[in-house]
Amino acid sequence: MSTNPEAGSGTDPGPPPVLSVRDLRVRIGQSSILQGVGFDVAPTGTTALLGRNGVGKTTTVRAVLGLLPEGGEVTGGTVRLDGEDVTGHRTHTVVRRGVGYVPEDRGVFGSLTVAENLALAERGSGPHHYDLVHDLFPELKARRGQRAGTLSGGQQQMVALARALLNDNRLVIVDEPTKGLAPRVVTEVAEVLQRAAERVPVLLVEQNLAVVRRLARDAVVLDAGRTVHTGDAAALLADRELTTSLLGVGRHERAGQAGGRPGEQSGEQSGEQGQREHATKETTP
Ligand SMILES: Nc1ncnc2c1ncn2[C@@H]1O[C@H](COP(=O)(O)OP(=O)(O)OP(=O)(O)O)[C@@H](O)[C@H]1O
Repeated sequence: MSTNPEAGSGTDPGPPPVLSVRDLRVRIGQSSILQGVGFDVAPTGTTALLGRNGVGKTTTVRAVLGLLPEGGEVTGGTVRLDGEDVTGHRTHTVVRRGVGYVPEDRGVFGSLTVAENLALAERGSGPHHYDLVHDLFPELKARRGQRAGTLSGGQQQMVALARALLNDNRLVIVDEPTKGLAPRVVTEVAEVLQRAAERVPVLLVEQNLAVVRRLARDAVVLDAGRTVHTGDAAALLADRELTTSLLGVGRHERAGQAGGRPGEQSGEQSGEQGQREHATKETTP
């Protein structure tokens, strides 16, 4: 387990990372939001980007994607995709280089059918991997004529992931896919993500540690706009002291004290570790 955020995901150099972020700094308006974010995403499997609410996870992925809000700018550091410097590049350039993005709100068009949602996601002249998408999510083929807005949360997440997998992506970034979902749907989404990660590396922003435990091999933890830990996800989650200090797990704070979002999580908690906390949580995947 690494305590050096700049060291990447472990000591074994292994295959080169698909995404490499170093000392990334972002300002939005007058505020310094990121002050030194660094991590690698391995070319296979799932890397989880973790941290309490408001530490800069979404800002990090949006900076990688050139999607910072108005008044936001990258003020330092580098972002490399397969070794190529894409720091501060515009979104269409980054996307064209093979990055799929599933935003927190999923970005699915509710009034359009499943087939239309997929058709709209087709990038350039292809190839477009309909075979892969239908192989991974046969349900979407069966429901291709159904309006996406009438699908369950889990099915909509399938559409969102399918949109990202349809194109030749080297990396898919998924932001809080289980947020606000009932435990049954969380399980469904975790299965979908697991299937997706067998085909393309995934950078997953996730606060549900049961989902992280199930899916992620590597973990990156941010705190106050900086990387404070990188390493093996299972080892991090097995270390009560670290999860308490880095993620707030196990602290019996009153709702809101940890910057949490009480009431956001629907359904019961699994209590996998017999814990209830607010910023980072355990819900049955
Ligand atoms: N458009 C913006 N203008 C000003 N500040 C912003 C803006 N977007 C985000 N921030 C601030 O940047 C910080 C990091 O936010 P960000 O959404 O990246 O955190 P996060 O770790 O993804 O949190 P969450 O888990 O709540 O989504 C927060 O303090 C937030 O208030």
